[in-house]
Amino acid sequence: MNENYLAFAAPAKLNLSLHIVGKRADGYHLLDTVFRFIDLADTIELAVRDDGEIVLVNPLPGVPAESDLTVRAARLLQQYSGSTLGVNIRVSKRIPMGGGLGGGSSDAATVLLALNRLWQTVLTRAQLMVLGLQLGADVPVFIFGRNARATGIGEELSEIKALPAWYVVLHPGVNVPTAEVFKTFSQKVLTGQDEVGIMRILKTTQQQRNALQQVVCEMYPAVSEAVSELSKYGSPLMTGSGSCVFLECQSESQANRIYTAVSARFNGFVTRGLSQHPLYDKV
Ligand SMILES: C[C@@](CO)(OP(=O)(O)O)[C@H](O)COP(=O)(O)OP(=O)(O)OC[C@H]1O[C@@H](n2ccc(N)nc2=O)[C@H](O)[C@@H]1O
Ligand SMILES: Nc1ncnc2c1ncn2[C@@H]1O[C@H](COP(=O)(O)OP(=O)(O)O)[C@@H](O)[C@H]1O
Repeated sequence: MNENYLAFAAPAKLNLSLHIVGKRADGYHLLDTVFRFIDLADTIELAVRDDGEIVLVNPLPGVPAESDLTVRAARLLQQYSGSTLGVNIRVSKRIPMGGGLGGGSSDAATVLLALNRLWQTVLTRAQLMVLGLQLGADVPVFIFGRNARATGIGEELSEIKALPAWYVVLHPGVNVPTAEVFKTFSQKVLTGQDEVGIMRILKTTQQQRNALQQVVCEMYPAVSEAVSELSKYGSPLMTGSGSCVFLECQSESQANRIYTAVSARFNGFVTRGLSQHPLYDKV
């Protein structure tokens, strides 16, 4: 067996805005959102095996290996491509889980991108994005590799140019279940079905930069407290379905000053916005 591990980055994302414009008959919500990659990344190490086995060497606490998105991604690519190769996977987690930073989805995308090269399965980026969507609505953008506006459930992507920016990100210490947040949102905000079976959203939510933020703040007071704290310095926003809350800053020094002021009460970090995914052009 080849025990030579190769390391690949899996960056986090922020949703710079998140509007919900409808709900499909299958329960998935139609979004209009802007994704930005940030300079915080998990590391995925991969060592190809010739016996076809897919092995997660260090499962995450609370996540059975078979449910881990890295293992599911490898298995999906193996089934789709018919490759007889396997892989050992090691994951070094830095992205907080359930924080709306897309860590699991990014890990899955990095496994698809990297194994496509290591196993020489030669799928196109577009094919990998279609495969990735089976694992989660957030996966395609990490394969797309550019900061992007996303519609549909997150799979219709168009590149956006993002200006240099720094972000103070606070983690309110809660792990928010995405499905439950969408369900609560639906119950509170959706209107009746239209002629093609798509539920429409009350107009009032369109003025909010993140349509899910109010629901999450009501469910998790710690998120609301993080929003209030950062509101002293500007206009913060929750990312995705939460729980993390961020504030955009013009410079690293401004971001560090604000983080220093709030860090006695909140965990978090300062991070830079990326102009593209670190693996774009590399795998
Ligand atoms: C809300 C967003 C915004 O970027 O991010 P996160 O906060 O999770 O990072 C994403 O749309 C999340 O994408 P992802 O985390 O991949 O979600 P999935 O695993 O596909 O879906 C989990 C569950 O959330 C609900 N869901 C998800 C996406 C969507 N557009 N509509 C939904 O209703 C569904 O109930 C689904 O079963
Ligand atoms: N490799 C992985 N990294 C993180 N979470 C994973 C992974 N594989 C499966 N999961 C599951 O996905 C859930 C959501 O994880 P994550 O992507 O970090 O959050 P979010 O969807 O809020 O951005 C976790 O709570 C965990 O149960």
